[in-house]
Amino acid sequence: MNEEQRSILLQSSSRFPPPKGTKLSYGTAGFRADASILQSTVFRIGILAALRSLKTGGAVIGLMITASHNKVSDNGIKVADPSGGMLTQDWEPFADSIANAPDPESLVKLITDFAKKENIPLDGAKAAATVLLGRDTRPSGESLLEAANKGICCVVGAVAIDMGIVTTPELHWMVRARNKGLKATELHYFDQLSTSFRCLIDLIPEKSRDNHHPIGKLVVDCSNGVGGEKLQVLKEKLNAFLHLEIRNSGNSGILNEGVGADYVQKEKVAPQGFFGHSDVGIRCASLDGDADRFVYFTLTSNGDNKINLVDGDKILSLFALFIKQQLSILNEDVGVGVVQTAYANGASTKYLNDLGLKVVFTPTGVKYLHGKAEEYDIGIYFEANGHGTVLFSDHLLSWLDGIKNEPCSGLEKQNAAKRLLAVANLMNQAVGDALSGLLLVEAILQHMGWSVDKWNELYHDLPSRQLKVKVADRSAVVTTNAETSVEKPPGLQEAITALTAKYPQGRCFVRPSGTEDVVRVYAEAKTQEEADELADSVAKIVQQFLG
Ligand SMILES: CC(=O)N[C@H]1[C@@H](OP(=O)(O)O)O[C@H](CO)[C@@H](O)[C@@H]1O
Ligand SMILES: [Mg+2]
Repeated sequence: MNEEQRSILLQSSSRFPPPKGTKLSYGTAGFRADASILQSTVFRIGILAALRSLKTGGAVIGLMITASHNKVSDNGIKVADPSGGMLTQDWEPFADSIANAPDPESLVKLITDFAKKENIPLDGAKAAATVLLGRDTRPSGESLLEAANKGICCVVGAVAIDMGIVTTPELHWMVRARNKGLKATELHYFDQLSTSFRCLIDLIPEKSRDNHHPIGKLVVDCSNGVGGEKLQVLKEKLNAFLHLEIRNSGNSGILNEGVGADYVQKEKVAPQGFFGHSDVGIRCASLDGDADRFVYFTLTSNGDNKINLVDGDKILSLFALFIKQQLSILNEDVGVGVVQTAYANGASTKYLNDLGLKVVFTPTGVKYLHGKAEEYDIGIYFEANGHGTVLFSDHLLSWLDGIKNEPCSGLEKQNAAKRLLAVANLMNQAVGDALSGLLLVEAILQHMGWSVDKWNELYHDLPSRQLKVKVADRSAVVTTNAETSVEKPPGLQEAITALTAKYPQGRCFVRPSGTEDVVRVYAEAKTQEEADELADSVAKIVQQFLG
């Protein structure tokens, strides 16, 4: 590092002192904390993003200021790699160490050492780095974005481009598109989504179109977040094809407070603004605060807020079924892989296996699921909480393109190929995206002529229960086999296995959370009472082992 670069880094970072007495860590989905203590972290991750761009030969990197479903006073920062996916895991320890460096001198030393080790050109000579910045609607976003901007500009040759208020998946999409030399503005994003949705609607066979009843309106809870404003754009573009009603759009109401996909999925109740008397039976969906997750639901009866939840597992199952149908028209053996985590309801895994699909499991966190899904020609991944997407290999896309353009294939095959190509265009190839996922659900329901209830009948969830256990040190729990089995402390797994064996269709696992200071317990059984009982008794065992 030359003297000029060194002195810029020292001077600027002295204006962003780290919070005292707080240890921050990159975690499963970037840094998250109360927004008031994040200025220095965000500034430093700005530097990291510029270094990542230099390291990858000037590729565009993304920085998203969001804390997703957390409360409005929190905020956070995530990094998108050149592919549009999450920051490579090799760089997470560096992110942790610079976030916690106590003073400018030690920060600059960490940067110097890392740049040397990674061979990052920090002499400013011909260096060029680009970082796209985005933020959600949190009030703290603007000043944190400015801090990130300052961090980026500390690296000689780096420029920041502010994309303004965007959803997390929009920013990831833009990073991917820019690095592929494709059109990459927000306008292009909306065009791509609405065009591919319309294409799927146009391809609904005439015959089945006649038999179908109109499937009615969709009411979307936007968590009082960024999704509200963005969904409005799609609503205007797709008015003729989709009857959308937007609620909790953020004009009044507080972000994530009693609203949003996380609340609805975890509490299994309707969000605020939905009423047992007028909304019963209507198809509803909820987005989370940064619009990268979604779930569906219907209100069950008058006067209360109980719901039938249609979660990420069922969204995955609907997508898998549709894709499988198109592939059977094409009559070709295509490698389809379905990726779930241990939190997937056992009934969904059974359903997918019965469809003849290969189901694999990874640890919790999109960075693991996405990586696995990329190994297939078509990789479909979803977490039970509604975060996921469908990935297509380049090889498969060009094969489909060939069929689409070849009249000898026959109209039916050409149409099936067109549908799959439209799915690939609609579904965000960088990361899970609530807006594109929602449109695919709607297109498939119209294609099938299905109501949300009919969809929900694909299989019946096994009763399940999730609990959190506070322990002295959650890192004492070490798991293996995609988190389904405990290696340490010794004896814990044997105790869990013995308890689980007492329940018909019982399944239970524990793992340390990557975002909260708890050990999570998940249990499934034949009845709700048994699932509750199993989860309770395993939680007690965890307490005994870990104090
Ligand atoms: C059971 C559960 O919902 N876990 C969530 C949660 O991770 P934990 O490591 O379980 O705290 O936050 C992750 C990041 O948002 C998300 O990917 C994951 O699905
Ligand atoms: Mg989110």
